Amino acid sequence: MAPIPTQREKRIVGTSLKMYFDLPSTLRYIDAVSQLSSAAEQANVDLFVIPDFVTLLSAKGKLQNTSIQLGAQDTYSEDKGAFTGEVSPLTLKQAGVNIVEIGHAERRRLFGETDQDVAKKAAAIVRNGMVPLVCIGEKSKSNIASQAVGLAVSECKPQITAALSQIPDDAEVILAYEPVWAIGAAEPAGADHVVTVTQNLRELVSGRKGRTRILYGGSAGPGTFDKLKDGVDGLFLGRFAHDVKNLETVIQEMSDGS
Ligand SMILES: O=C[C@H](O)COP(=O)(O)O
Repeated sequence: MAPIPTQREKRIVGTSLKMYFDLPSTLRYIDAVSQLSSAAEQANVDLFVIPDFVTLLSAKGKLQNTSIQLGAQDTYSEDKGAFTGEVSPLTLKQAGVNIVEIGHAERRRLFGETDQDVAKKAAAIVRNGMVPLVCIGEKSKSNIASQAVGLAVSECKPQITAALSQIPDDAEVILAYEPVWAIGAAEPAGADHVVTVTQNLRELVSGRKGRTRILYGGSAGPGTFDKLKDGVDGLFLGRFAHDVKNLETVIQEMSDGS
């Protein structure tokens, strides 16, 4: 008997500006992204954008009448208190943020963010009614092709388990699989690798009640999604979305019809 096809999730694409742009450039960029709202709706693709903290309120204003979701690049795990320099998840929610990115490879490497920190932040994000976008990925590329998938999955597994351990089973989560070695590179990780790893990760979370979408990130851009669509629900873009035309192209490539 032919297998019953499972209904796939609505696709989702977004970009983090990291710290690439200054204030005026960020505002111009958000203006340009706001023009992609109807393209995303027509393609039946969720679209999100993650600027720096300073720009969140202005960005919210610019995205007000669109279906584009606003993200933040990090949060603290407590809502209030003596935590100089941190940003509260409660404040992010009040500022209109829908999605909060945590555990990005740069935060883990440069700022010492641990799986335990990510877990506490995930709980804080869900507690405040937002969706955690949890970045996961293996640090190095295995030279032995036959072992690469197994090593990637075993490195990602505790990252996922830690984040999910602190949130209700029915909470929505987005997992961004970003092999660390593919971030900031000339091209994305190989399609076979990404598809096999993400299919394994999906099995790991298949028992969850909450919506769990899996994205790929790491030098992704136009042309990437088609190669990965058997494994992922969308893309998390970095540099190759700095030209908004590329983001528009990716949205079209992810369209339901394509
Ligand atoms: O947050 C996005 C990812 O780290 C990917 O960045 P990238 O596409 O510039 O490599």
